[in-house]
Amino acid sequence: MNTQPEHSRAGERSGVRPAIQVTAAGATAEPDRGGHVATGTEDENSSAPEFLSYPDLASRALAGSVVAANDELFAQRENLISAHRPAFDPADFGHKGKVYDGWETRRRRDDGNDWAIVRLGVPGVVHGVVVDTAWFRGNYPPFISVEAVALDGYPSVSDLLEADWRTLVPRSDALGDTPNYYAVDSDRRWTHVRLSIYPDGGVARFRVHGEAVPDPDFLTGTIDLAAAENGGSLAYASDAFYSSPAAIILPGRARNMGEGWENARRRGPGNDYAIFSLAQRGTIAHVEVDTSYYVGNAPGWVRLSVADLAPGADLDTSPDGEGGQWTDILAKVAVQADTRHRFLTDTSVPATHLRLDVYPDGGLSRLRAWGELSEEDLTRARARYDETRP
Ligand SMILES: NC(=O)NC(NC(N)=O)C(=O)[O-]
Repeated sequence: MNTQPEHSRAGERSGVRPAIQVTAAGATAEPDRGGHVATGTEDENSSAPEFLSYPDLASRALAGSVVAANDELFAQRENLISAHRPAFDPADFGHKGKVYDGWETRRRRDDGNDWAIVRLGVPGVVHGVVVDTAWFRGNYPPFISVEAVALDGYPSVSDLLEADWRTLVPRSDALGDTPNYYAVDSDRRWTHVRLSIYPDGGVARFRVHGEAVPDPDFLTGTIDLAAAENGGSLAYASDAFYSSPAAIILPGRARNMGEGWENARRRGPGNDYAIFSLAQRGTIAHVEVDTSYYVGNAPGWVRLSVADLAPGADLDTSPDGEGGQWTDILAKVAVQADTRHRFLTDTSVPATHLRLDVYPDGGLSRLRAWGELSEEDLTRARARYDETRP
């Protein structure tokens, strides 16, 4: 089975903004334009909605989990949040029927409906959800709805079942074998999301795209300012042909090349680069540039620079970055293949954005930007957390 996270518009060669982040969903059997991942119906879709630019807060890759479902006879609920694209083997049958890479309930013989509850890996403001029914053709749910709740700590399933759920997506139509997109208009921060299907059926993936708003009590001391779990996100990528740079700020280490950022071989002038919006404004003291698993396709050199932008200011995404926004914190330096590098930064300046240049192209499995928030920036993070409280 392909295990490449669905974090990219695989196949895009030129500037990707906003880049599809931790996820995109959907699947067909054909190889995609990008090559080594199963193709996605969702990310092949040129009319894909803007909210896909936000990270998938439900993804297993960001530590989400499916904490409960009322039924999962045909296919296990945990498949809903797998990072990789849904697979399908027409010959694969098990003791209970056709094997699907998704969540599938039995045929109902009453008037009820089925549901599954997802704990988001990071609490956040949800801007849209994807209910991807890839491969579910005669057994998809014709209607869905989505609700959310915000609970402190680590609630049990019974706590969740008794909680006061708020509607994010009212009961709406869904189609089979396709990513179904639903924009969400909410400025509150949620910890859990419930997908209801009517009356029953199968869903391959459930993606919950939004702005991570982590607890600021854990943004103290030295933290990874780029990390998605702290609220970092991809702002721009020059090339996400095989996979998106959004992957390199995910938690933990990559387990193979498919879990990092891989661009196409550059045949023209210039170099590839990615720009990240930092979790919070902060000062980076040292960085980790991990080329693990990139053996024949690591960059020859990398360079890191930062920008300190006021809220709402335009980000310079130009290839040369010579608009005066960027300050080098790591001058162009040679890197080795399949190596976890650590570098002290040359300059300590407050930053809201981090730019990674790779020369001339090449992949990385992880990028870490260790630094600290000033008291003032921490106060701002606390204010954001408070203002999004449901
Ligand atoms: N061919 C099927 O998919 N049938 C059934 N589902 C599974 N998983 O076997 C069904 O009733 O939906």
